[in-house]
Amino acid sequence: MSDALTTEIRVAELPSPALGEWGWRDLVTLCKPRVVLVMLVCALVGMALAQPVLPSPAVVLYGLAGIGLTACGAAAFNHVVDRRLDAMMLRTSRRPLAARRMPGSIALAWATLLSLAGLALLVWQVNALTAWLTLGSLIGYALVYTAFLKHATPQNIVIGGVAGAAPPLLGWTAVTGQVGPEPLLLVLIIFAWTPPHFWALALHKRDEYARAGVPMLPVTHGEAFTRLQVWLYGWLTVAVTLLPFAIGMSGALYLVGVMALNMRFMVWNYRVWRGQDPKAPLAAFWFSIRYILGLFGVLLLDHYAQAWSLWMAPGIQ
Ligand code: HEM
Ligand SMILES: CC(C)=CCC/C(C)=C/CC/C(C)=C/COP(=O)(O)OP(=O)(O)O
Repeated sequence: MSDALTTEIRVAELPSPALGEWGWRDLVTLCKPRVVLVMLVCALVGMALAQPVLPSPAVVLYGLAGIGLTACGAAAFNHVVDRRLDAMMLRTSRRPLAARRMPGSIALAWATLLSLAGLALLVWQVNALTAWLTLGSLIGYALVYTAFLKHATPQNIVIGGVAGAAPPLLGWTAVTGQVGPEPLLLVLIIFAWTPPHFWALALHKRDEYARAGVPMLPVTHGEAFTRLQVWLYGWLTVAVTLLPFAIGMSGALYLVGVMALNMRFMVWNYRVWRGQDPKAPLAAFWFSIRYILGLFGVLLLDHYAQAWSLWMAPGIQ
């Protein structure tokens, strides 16, 4: 019997409620709410950076609701597509579909409803460009990454990372109706950050991915190679995080803040690379989330600090 099958049977043997015994909490779980929340922070910062003055409350409200609902829909589609795979891995086996609490048809209807509501809100209250780009992220994550790339190549999360990296661009276009170099730079930061973020977790969960037959990098290329990639992509992340200062988009406050974050980020990535502390990959994964939140927080602080000093400058009111 294959290892993957053994795992599936072991999970299936866990006591689980009968199909149909799902509740509203399961509908929330399908949305991956914590991931979506961090994405919304990134989208909000994209909105704020798009202009020196505060964005209109209506754009912020409708924009975040539209992007958030669609991202929730994308996450719910991911649960539907991945339900058999999720059942094979301990980390994901308690999810509503994997644990067979909820019928797939309900989750599919929920995913469709959320996505349509989000996209409709963007078309109706924000702008068509933001709706199209958000639809692109939805397809990129729910279909291209989940249904295809995840099973096809260890570069799955690098390519799929483009979809997850989109929120600051979506926030920016919600306010301006245009794509620009600045929001693309913010996308590049999340894009470069995704491999250290995910491969740190994949190192910790290597055996689960191997048993489930998912070609994640530590499974296909080994742990030492993946640890090196975390270190190298860490440096790439550091390099691209300096670009907002280099092109004059952000100021000294950002530079100081991001240097402090980068130092801690690289300490964790170094520990992952050296491979001597078995707890380092999981700790590095959790730090990566604080890092990306901190980075977008510092971008926001710096932006309003700059805007404030402009307003305060004599002769400019
Ligand atoms: C393709 C790109 C990405 C991949 C493959 C990925 C992968 C993962 C995985 C496997 C988890 C663990 C989830 C769990 O245990 O339920 C996770 C957690 C998380 N990710 Fe990512 N991620 C990606 C992009 C992002 C982005 C763009 C953000 C935010 C900007 C993000 C924020 C988070 C957060 C906040 C968590 C913690 C969730 C929790 O506390 O349950 N991720 N990520
Ligand atoms: C419209 C828009 C902005 C869409 C964004 C879509 C979105 C919610 C991306 C989340 C990224 C993520 C958690 C990937 C992990 O997927 P995984 O399936 O490899 O992880 P899992 O094993 O925990 O399910």
